[in-house]
Amino acid sequence: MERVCEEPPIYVIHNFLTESELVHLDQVRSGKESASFGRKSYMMDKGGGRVFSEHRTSTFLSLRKMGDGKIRAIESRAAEYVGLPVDNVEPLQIVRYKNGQHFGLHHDCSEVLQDGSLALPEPGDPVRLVTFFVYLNSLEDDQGGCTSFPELGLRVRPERGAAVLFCNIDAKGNLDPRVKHEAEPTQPGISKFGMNLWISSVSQLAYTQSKSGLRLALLPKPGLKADPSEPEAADNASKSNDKNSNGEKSPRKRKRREPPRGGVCSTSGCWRMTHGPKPILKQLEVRTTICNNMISTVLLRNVRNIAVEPLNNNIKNLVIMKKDIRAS
Ligand SMILES: O=C(O)CCC(=O)C(=O)O
Ligand SMILES: [Fe+2]
Repeated sequence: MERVCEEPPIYVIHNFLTESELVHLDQVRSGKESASFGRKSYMMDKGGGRVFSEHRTSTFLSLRKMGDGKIRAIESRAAEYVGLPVDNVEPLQIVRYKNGQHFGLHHDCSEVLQDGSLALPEPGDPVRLVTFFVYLNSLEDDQGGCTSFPELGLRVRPERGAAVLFCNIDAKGNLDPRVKHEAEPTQPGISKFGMNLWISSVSQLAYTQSKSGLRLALLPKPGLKADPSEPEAADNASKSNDKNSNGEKSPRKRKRREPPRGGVCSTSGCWRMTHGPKPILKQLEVRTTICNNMISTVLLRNVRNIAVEPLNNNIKNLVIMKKDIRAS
């Protein structure tokens, strides 16, 4: 792990991914290279039509959260690096640049205004606290595709398996404009593959933020358990003892849980909030059932409280890591 910027702290973690994870991600992306890799950033015009972004011309592909063992391992490793819960890792996003595509200057959790400052987030909106941008292939100096932080005079060259790590908020919990960055265009004929791993201030298992339902599709598969001590285990135990007086198994009646206030019960068994995260944050406690089995109680008092506490710890952790590295 190399600290490539003192203030704000930015790190490059060489070999963040193992060789077998890289091969796995190569397979995932090459299986999807045709149609489904084609997602582009766009805005809606007044007539409801899509206007594709000139600012971000690359395409991307989102992977289901906890989709398989290797993806889970990557999510957990990143969360452990910064001391945040793995549930807060957003679904991984693979990005592809080809034929000179680029992603202009931006900040990962807010809009950059004309004067270079950042739009203030709505109180209560989820915040992308931490970014790991992982490179899936290496590029030479003359091939373009570096990640550049113009305010910091920093350029990171893609190195297969390495991740660049930075916090999008400062130690006080404010958005940090210094970490605005861009993906420089790749040279003609050169492709670049990368992966965004963002850690949010809110659990991704608790609710979905998207109106399009995309996130819902990216939640873990029903029945997939994060932790064997989750209630499902107890549930299964009681299932096997669920016999009638003749010792035969009685048909199980599925209990239907009530969705939380403001939520609807979707066909996949997840509770989806109909009104986005803001009103939920006004509630002191939101109890959400995920994929029938996983129950998570989320205390959403104030995003700042949630965000800043662990982040301060992270910064301490990062400093500790740095000392360890120096000592070794
Ligand atoms: O491709 C890169 O180097 C950075 C991409 C990026 O910043 C993003 O996708 O948010
Ligand atoms: Fe970014």
